[in-house]
Amino acid sequence: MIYKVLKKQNNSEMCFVCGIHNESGLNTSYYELENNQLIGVFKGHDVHQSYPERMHGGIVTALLDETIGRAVQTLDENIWGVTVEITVRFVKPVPLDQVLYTVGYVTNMRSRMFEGEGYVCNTDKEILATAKAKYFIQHVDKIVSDIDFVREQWIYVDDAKDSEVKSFDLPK
Ligand SMILES: CCCCCCCCCCCCCC(=O)SCCNC(=O)CCNC(=O)[C@H](O)C(C)(C)COP(=O)(O)OP(=O)(O)OC[C@H]1O[C@@H](n2cnc3c(N)ncnc32)[C@H](O)[C@@H]1OP(=O)(O)O
Repeated sequence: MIYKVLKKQNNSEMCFVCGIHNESGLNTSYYELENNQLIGVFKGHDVHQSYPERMHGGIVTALLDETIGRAVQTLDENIWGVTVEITVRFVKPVPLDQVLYTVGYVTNMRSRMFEGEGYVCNTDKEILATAKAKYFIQHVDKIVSDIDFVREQWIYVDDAKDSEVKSFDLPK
């Protein structure tokens, strides 16, 4: 089913998954969909490999962790969380050097915790990995206490490629 993109989410400076200045990172771009799901577009490279030609499972886990954690901001952009639990199922090898998608959504929202699910898929919409995760809600100033993270390191990146990203046909 096809869902419209409503907004692009910000990137951080140095996060491994979304940091625009993290040269070893995945440099993922995130887009909020009209059904409150979040889609990330990324490409892994040799620095992210485990066995040759496949992404390391720990990096797939980091990607899913961030995607599900960010999905809460499709509901309220002022909610931030830290991960307390994540379970990943590696369904098929995640290849390098090709555009892939990661999707996350919230399944349970409480006053101090939220839970969500997510997956990684390829452009043929084959599911490569799935995850369930749980987050403890904290004020962003408590998570990052020495700088004003949102003002200083939470950046809207206006990329020419964004105008091509108007909708997504989700596999599930
Ligand atoms: C990522 C950067 C930039 C990009 C941002 C994008 C957006 C974000 C994307 C995010 C993506 C990336 C994000 C990252 O990578 S975040 C990095 C990885 N995670 C962390 O660093 C969290 C480390 N842990 C802590 O700071 C503390 O343990 C917290 C704050 C969580 C609670 O410690 P605190 O001492 O204050 O509270 P409490 O002990 O009274 O517990 C309170 C409740 O919590 C339950 N509980 C506690 N621990 C666990 C546990 N391990 N499993 C299951 N449950 C747990 C506990 O049972 C209790 O429940 P209840 O008994 O009341 O029912």
